[in-house]
Amino acid sequence: MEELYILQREVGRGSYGVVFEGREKGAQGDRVAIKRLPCNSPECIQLYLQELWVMRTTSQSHPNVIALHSCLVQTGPNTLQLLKPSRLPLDLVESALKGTVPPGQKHNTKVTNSNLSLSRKRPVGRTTKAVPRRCSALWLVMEYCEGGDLNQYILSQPPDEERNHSVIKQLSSAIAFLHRLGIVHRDLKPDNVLVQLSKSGPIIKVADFGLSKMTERLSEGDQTRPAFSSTCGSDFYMAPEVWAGRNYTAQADIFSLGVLFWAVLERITFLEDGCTHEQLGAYYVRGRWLTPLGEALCQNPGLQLVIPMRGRRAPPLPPPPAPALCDLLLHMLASDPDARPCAQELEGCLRRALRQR
Ligand SMILES: Nc1ncnc2c1ncn2[C@@H]1O[C@H](COP(=O)(O)OP(=O)(O)OP(=O)(O)O)[C@@H](O)[C@H]1O
Repeated sequence: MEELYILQREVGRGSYGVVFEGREKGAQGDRVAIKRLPCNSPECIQLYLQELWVMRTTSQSHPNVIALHSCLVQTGPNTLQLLKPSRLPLDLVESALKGTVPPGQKHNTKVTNSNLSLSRKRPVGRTTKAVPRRCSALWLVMEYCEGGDLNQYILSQPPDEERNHSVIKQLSSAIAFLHRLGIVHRDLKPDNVLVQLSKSGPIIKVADFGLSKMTERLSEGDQTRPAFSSTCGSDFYMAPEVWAGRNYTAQADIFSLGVLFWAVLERITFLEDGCTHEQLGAYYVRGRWLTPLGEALCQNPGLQLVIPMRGRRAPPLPPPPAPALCDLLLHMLASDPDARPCAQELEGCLRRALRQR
């Protein structure tokens, strides 16, 4: 058995899997995050394959997109195989296509302190070729983000305008990169933005590509071509065209980014039903109710958003964004997707708006 990684502790759980902090084996072993995704339904397998595909495509080529180090396939209670970078586990692809669960799902490893190491069995002779792969879980090994997600990071410290500007610049650069590659994230929200801490400030990492889609590479102007129809995303960040159930394009990401930017710049938060921690996200106030911006604009495309936000919010608050930034936010949050800047334009617009402070 060759030990590859040491699992150290659980750092979080998502709807699908568990994430651990770990280390690469060896004296200088880098800190890594290891996400275990149990393959127990064709729907979730499809999401994992999408996530894996996108992470491989972007792998380590943009500082603000989470980097995948490797992927391991669990084929037995204690058996893991390193997946070659160009390969997908065929039984999982088949399962996603056929809508059936692959056999071999019974051995879901319960991770305890006694088996906190990820080893792979070396392939033995020629026999490995004949043994069919039965994948019960995928283990994604990626860079570790000690700053937590954007909610935890921003809301745990006093407002800081410089830091907020750095965060939104990095986010816009990440989305321009993804859209250039033809990747539309479709679930941009603070939980899916992770933070690494460095001496020079936060390094933002766009993560969680389970809902993302790959299209042909998008050049400028291509953003208007309707590409998707399935409603997906998270209520408070979803664009009006997604709320309306219309076909939509990569411009839906720009809307989500607009909600996120506005919330970061003005420290706007809300509490979702059943949740105990506040989340960054802008909204529209209707009486006593907070309505997601996309929903409000879907019902009334002529709605005039007021930026900076009026109304009392709990201090400490950052200074209101400069007029040029407010204009840019209004453009990003336009009801008409074609009226929003595309990701490539956004980077330039943001640089100019930040210069005009
Ligand atoms: N690379 C990482 N470094 C550090 N922590 C991480 C990393 N990836 C995920 N986490 C933490 O692990 C937790 C679960 O992450 P995961 O991506 O599985 O789920 P999620 O995004 O919270 O949920 P969902 O998939 O339901 O949207 C999150 O709280 C996240 O902060």
